[in-house]
Amino acid sequence: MSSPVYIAIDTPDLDRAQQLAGEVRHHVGGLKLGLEFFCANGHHGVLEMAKFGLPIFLDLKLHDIPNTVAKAIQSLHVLEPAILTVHAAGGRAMLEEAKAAAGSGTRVVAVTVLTSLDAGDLRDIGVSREATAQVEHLTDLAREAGLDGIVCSGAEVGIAKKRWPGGYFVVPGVRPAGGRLGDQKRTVTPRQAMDAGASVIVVGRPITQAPNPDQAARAIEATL
Ligand SMILES: O=c1ccn([C@@H]2O[C@H](COP(=O)(O)O)[C@@H](O)[C@H]2O)c(=O)[nH]1
Repeated sequence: MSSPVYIAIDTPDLDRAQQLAGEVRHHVGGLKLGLEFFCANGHHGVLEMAKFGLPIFLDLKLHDIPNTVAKAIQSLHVLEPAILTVHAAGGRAMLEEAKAAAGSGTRVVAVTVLTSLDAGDLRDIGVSREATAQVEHLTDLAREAGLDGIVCSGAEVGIAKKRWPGGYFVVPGVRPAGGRLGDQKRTVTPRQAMDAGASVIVVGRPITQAPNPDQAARAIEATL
């Protein structure tokens, strides 16, 4: 069975991205490429990374008017991503059009509340609900809009899964016990995320900034 760990390859440097993927390829289930990588390397970079033979998760967090998001997703068809993110806050029509525009092999998942935000940050952007209540609300919206799943923190995935048993749950912001949090605010361990119902977990810096990324990926795998 393939690993539920997707490595977040957050670098603009294609050589470094290929080096990392080469090191950890036998101990991760997929490669997550985000804005930093895509802005620097575009389609070419994604196609190069696809040569590792692992599923590609394009974490572009699209958020615009429905027509623009749909056209952007059509432009990504050639890359055949296994997973693609959009922001749930783009609204129902945007989510519906995003799903309709995606290829049949692509899971479209909606980012609910970024794992770097806490209750104070939510208040700053005009959201008075706690993170958990906001995730619940946006989980319902994503399900109703026909998406495949959501992105949320490990603190909410259990409750989100109860609302949507058939959903696909992507959990970033995971940290091995005692690991450095960086800018992440709602974190759990990889094991806690899986026990709570994550379909896949996303791990970036705990692997990519480790002195030995393959060893770090193996150590995480061993806890699952
Ligand atoms: O809510 C979210 C959505 C996406 N991410 C992405 O996951 C990785 C996490 O990297 P770490 O180094 O393990 O913190 C990163 O690519 C984010 O863009 C997220 O963290 N939270």
